[in-house]
Amino acid sequence: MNQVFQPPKPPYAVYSGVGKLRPSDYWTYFRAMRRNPLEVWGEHHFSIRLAPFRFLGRSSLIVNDPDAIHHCFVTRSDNFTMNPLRQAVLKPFLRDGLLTAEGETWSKARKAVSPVFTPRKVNAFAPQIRQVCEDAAAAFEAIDGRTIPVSDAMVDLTLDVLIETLFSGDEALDKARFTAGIHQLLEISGIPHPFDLAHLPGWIPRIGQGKSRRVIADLRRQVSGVAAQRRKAPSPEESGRAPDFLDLLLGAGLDDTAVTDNLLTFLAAGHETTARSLAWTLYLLSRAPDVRDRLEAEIDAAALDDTDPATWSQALPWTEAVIKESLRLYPSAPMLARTSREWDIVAGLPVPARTDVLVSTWLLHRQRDIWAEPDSFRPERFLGEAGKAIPRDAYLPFGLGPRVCIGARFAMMEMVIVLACLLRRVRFEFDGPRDPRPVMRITLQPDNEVPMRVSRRG
Ligand code: HEM
Repeated sequence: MNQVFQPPKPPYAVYSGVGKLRPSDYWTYFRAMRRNPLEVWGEHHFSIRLAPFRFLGRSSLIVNDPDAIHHCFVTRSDNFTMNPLRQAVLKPFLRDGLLTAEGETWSKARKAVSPVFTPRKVNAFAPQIRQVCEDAAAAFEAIDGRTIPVSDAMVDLTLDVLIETLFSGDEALDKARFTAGIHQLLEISGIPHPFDLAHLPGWIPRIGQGKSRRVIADLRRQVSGVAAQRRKAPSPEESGRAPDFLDLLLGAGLDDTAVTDNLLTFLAAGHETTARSLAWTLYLLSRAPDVRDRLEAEIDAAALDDTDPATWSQALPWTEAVIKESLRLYPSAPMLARTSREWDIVAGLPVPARTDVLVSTWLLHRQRDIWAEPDSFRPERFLGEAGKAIPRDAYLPFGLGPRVCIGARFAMMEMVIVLACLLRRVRFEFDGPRDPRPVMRITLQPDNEVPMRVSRRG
């Protein structure tokens, strides 16, 4: 008999009661927001469709209803613009890159960058991704029997993939210095500053952000240096090499600042999200041996060796369903946040101007009346007729509307290639004293390193 695995959730913050908030409740809320914003949601939030609330004089609306989400993010996307708190966290680093640009600047950038992400261009990255993954699989085989922090290992692997596909091992890039900078940034960023949580204006200096500013400035210098060198170098056609993201952005006619903003944006948007999703997937697989056995059998039977890795998702439907289910349970981009420009009505509810509209994919993906066994790991829900019956806009790991993730195809392809290359050769078994719980930073991270024993498959 199959045992369906239900991974543990974080605890909920305990307030003084239902009704009017007391001063101590503000403190409880504030501390939970700093520690792990997922703790502010109670069990009832998984059942409600709309929840308006006010905090420190600001109106917010939690939207868990697919039609209402469609209204705000698609139909009236012009009225629901980027949320100031999200911008305060991301904009200092990404400036006018695609993720953080707004208005006219964003439309122009999206138009310029879209040709870089056509299916043909994305598929062309598959052999490079495969090479990085085969090297990683060999390195994992070599540490047979050892226990490693898998979350960190996936951060390293996806950073290698991105550095390869962004710069193709360009000698102008000091990879060790660049990698160290990204790691430093991962350690110090992602937690909203208390002043931003309290909605204080951006001109008030945020104490303690000097270090991240220095790291960011150094990363920007490195990336723009590589871009400047590349402008002078022979083009991919002239030198007969496959183009990387840097070539494609230079070819899209962006100026130097926009190239730097967008390369850093691809790194920020595409690195940790993919790494965390892979770590969660490996953890789930190790806790659900039936699912893992079926995935290994699918990969072993698929005779992938001489095939184009861009086609592996079609050859490996179970593997793809496992990734989708992992993104449902642990959406690595756990919050879509917008702010209304003017008064509107959302699902019958009046929404004043300057209201923060919050879609927590953590809540939406576990909505009690949308998903059967919402907290269980059941990849089969994404196969065949069951997959087709999932309501529109109930599953949004890559967002929706005009600002939907431009790298979704790249990310799905990459994750299938990573799992196929690694799990053909090694198995990862959870080996920690306590199962990881999700913590919401900018991404949904495990609260521990996810120790897993690596063993060579026979
Ligand atoms: C598992 C991996 C990934 C997840 C879960 C993910 C998720 C998302 C989500 C939810 C958004 C929309 C954010 C919003 O509406 O506020 C987004 C936007 C974006 N993503 Fe991804 N992403 C992933 C991988 C990637 C990759 C690999 C790249 C690039 C190489 C990328 C580049 C972007 C960019 C540039 C945007 C901004 C698009 C715009 O605003 O026009 N993402 N991503």
